[in-house]
Amino acid sequence: MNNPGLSLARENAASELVSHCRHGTSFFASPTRTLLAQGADATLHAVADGDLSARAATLLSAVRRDGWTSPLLIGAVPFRHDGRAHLMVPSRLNVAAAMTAAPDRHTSATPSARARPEVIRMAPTPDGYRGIVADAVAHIRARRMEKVVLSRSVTLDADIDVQSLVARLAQRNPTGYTYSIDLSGRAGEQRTLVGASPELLLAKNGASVYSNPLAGSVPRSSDPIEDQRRAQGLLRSAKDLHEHAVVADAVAERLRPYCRHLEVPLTPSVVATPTMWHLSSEIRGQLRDAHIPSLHLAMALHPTPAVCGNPPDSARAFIDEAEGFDRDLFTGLVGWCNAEGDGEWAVTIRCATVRQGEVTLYAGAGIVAGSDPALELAETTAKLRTMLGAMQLDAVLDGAA
Ligand SMILES: C=C(O[C@@H]1C=C(C(=O)O)C=C[C@H]1O)C(=O)O
Repeated sequence: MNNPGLSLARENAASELVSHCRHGTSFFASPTRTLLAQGADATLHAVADGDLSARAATLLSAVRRDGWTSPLLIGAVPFRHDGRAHLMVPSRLNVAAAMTAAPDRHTSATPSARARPEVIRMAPTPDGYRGIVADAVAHIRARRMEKVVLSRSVTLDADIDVQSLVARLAQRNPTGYTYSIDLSGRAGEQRTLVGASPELLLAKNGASVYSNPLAGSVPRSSDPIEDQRRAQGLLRSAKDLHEHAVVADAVAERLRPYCRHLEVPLTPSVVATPTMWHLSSEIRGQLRDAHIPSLHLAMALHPTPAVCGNPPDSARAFIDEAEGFDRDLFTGLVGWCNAEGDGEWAVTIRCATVRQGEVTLYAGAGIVAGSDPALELAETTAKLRTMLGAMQLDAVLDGAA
């Protein structure tokens, strides 16, 4: 038996899948495919440690023995290795081709939020964030670490419609990874993790692996000349090139033992999202063992210094002490894998957790010796605009951060 509800790629079917997104479903759109998952035949809420991939493989082969020829696991893995993953084998799975940027009839839905939602919590506050960045810079200059990624969360009392939000994110970010993961049962309430990540932790197809770390960022400008000036400035910024090299080097070093061939660009290129410019490295390899699961490789990379820092233990300890909120799934990984070990895992950034009457958004920025606290705060605010814009709440932080 094939997965019930599995339909093969069909032109324009992707936007149809988006129209079925809501609390209780999970969705993942990548540059190669669009997935819509409904129900859960099996769940894996195990600790996100070194055994997670083996547990996932055991679950997938058990489901296969039950008669599914091509089962798939979809969901999210937290930032911390002692946090719990939220992965599931869906009872219905629909697959379509990649989304296109074409106008989507489903995005003209009514505004996704109440007219005037308010900020009900910021952790840390904008002042607090500048303070922890300044502390981190002092630690880095004292050579106690090289880089740390510091983030903040903003909670609004908004009632967000998941379907409209996912539709706008997918339409605005066609080259990225748009996701919506049903977290029901996690805290006994209906909760959905929704986001549009520009960053690929790892994709595996047979013996080929691909990783696309991003680090070193600057907000876009609405003035095209200024926008180009910022992109060119980023490519020449010694501080950002260093911030990026720490990440690209770590990804290459952790992937190399698994590969018989690995291509790492000598210098990064620049990529754009609707809100940000990022330095980007496209790292491609051929695996020694084509059967090694994508989740195993992704967990070997996670967390990269794009979301944690270097050395990892010092950075993690600083984050635990300084940020003052639980990142949970933010800065973890989100995606899918199948019983053959293929899969796509994006970095869980540019995201929010949506529940009835409340939404929490997250954003972080890499801190190195040359970081300026005010600019890092501005960078996190610009990153928050990916979600705020898609919620049609662009102005909610004006005057607040
Ligand atoms: C942590 C985030 O982004 C990460 C940090 C970046 C940076 O510091 O330049 C860039 C991309 C991501 O790897 C986020 O968007 O919240």
